[in-house]
Amino acid sequence: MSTVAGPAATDADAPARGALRALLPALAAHRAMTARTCAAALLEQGSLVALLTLAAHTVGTAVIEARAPSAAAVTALVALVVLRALMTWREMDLSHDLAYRVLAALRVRVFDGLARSAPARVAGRRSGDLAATAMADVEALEFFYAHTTAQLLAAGTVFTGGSVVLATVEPWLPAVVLPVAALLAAAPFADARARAARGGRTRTALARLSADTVETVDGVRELLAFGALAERRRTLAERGRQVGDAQRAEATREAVAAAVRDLLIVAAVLGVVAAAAHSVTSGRLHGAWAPAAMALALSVLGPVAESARALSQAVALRAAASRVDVAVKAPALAPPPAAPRSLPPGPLGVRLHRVSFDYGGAPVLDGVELTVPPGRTLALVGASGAGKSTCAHLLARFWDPAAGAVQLLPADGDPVDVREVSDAELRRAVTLVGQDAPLFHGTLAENLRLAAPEADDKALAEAARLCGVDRIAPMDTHVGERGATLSGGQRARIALARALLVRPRVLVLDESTAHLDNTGDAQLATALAEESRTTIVIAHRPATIRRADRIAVLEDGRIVEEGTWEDLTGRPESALNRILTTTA
Ligand SMILES: Nc1ncnc2c1ncn2[C@@H]1O[C@H](COP(=O)(O)OP(=O)(O)OP(=O)(O)O)[C@@H](O)[C@H]1O
Repeated sequence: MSTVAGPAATDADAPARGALRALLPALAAHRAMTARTCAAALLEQGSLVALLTLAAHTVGTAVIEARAPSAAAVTALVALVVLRALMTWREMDLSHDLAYRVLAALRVRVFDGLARSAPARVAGRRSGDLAATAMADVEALEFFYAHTTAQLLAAGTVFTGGSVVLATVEPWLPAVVLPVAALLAAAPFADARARAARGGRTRTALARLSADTVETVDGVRELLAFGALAERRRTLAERGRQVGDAQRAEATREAVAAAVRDLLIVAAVLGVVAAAAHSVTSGRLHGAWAPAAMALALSVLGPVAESARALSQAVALRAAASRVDVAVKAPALAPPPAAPRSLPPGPLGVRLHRVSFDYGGAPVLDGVELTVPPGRTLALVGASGAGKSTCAHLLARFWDPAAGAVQLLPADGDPVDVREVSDAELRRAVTLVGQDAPLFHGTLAENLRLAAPEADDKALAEAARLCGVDRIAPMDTHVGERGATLSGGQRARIALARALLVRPRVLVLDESTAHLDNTGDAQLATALAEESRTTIVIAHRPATIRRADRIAVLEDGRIVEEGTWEDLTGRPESALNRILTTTA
């Protein structure tokens, strides 16, 4: 029996009804191109209708009246063939160009949404799932932008125009064609909910396959080490099967819908033939015009049938549209201030003032009170899971506390709440180096410049020298994806050098030197020490903790003791001693 959860119905499977409509405003930025695409679609569809009608009329006249086609008719036919060919190319070219431009902008908006809501959103979802939204879901919408909007408008116009002409020739013909067109147009909406839900199941299954694949690639070494690759292979095979099942369910229903559309067209052909025959025998329509009238009646139905097929497919994309819409409209977790305050120059201390925080469950921080004066170093110590990294993330304003305030303390002047500072100014003032600060595909120099693109070669060389990066490899060395070609300690040195390039006034080091040996840790501490910089070090290693001016111990969501190394280790019953003993 399979242990892999299948693509059961979820919220994503029941996408919002207006999800496709929400995609339309993206076209507003490309109004001229949208108009050109509509015009090309109109000419493409209109030229085919005119071509078929004229060809049928030419043949009808030749057969019934036994006369050769006029030079004007032949010229017009050739011109229509050329126009149709040109417009087919032009319409495809324009509609795809338009779609790719819209998708390129949409991808940026999805990433903007992720950035706005990161890291909570990223932490709460699997990276493969996010990648599926950013890539596969956006990609799927190509069909909507390239094959539905302009074509639907053109089909409506061509059908209306053709019906008006038909009505003047023989009112019975539009009376046959109109109900068929109405049924064709209504068909995609008849089971829109079920169709959207089937599309949703496919998107969910694809996202799960993507999430599992990304996780497998990321963790392939651990899977190998634990001999868990075979099980993982089974999981991926099961995920693939679920995608196949979901896609097959869609294809089966689409085949039924296509058969219904064909039946309607056949009924229309029979109806049109019967109506035309009746009109000719009753003397209302000249025999030579009958083929042209029938060709016109049936050819205006062609774009309607094609639009119905496109609409069916588009409805199935509602889930993709929903997922993209949610990503694009993701709210900012740390909203920018309405009227940002400037930070005064000079050293900055930090203060967590009665800070409480939770991730949606039990409180992680419960009234934390902590002050680090400008230029001092504080070691934040606590058991695993005590909330140290959470404090670091609040300082970097990845999110805001539920209660209390995170403040920056100028040497002179009032404290400044980080919520009042613009994002750009806060990033320049406070730099966080995380536990596993990732490196990016590129050279050593590119990775260092990530934080300060404007840094000159001298500053780069100085930061590299201070952190021992110059001893790792030349600056133009490629580090591989996520710094795969480097050791953990080397990656840590690069992450620290990158932070130093920003010249932050507050530096938060969250287990940043844990991968280094004791000598490396001590060397880096000396390199990082700068009188005017305030440093908060989160560490488990006694030697690292000891170097700090003061130590604060976090326990049960509060600071339970604070003092110097000598103070705290001098008391046998201190929380610090307890932690050092348990982690030794
Ligand atoms: N994104 C998140 N969503 C939900 N819970 C989280 C999240 N991040 C952390 N937590 C929880 O919050 C608590 C504090 O985590 P935090 O990472 O701050 O601890 P820590 O003291 O830094 O631990 P460690 O020393 O092991 O790094 C833990 O119970 C953890 O499970």
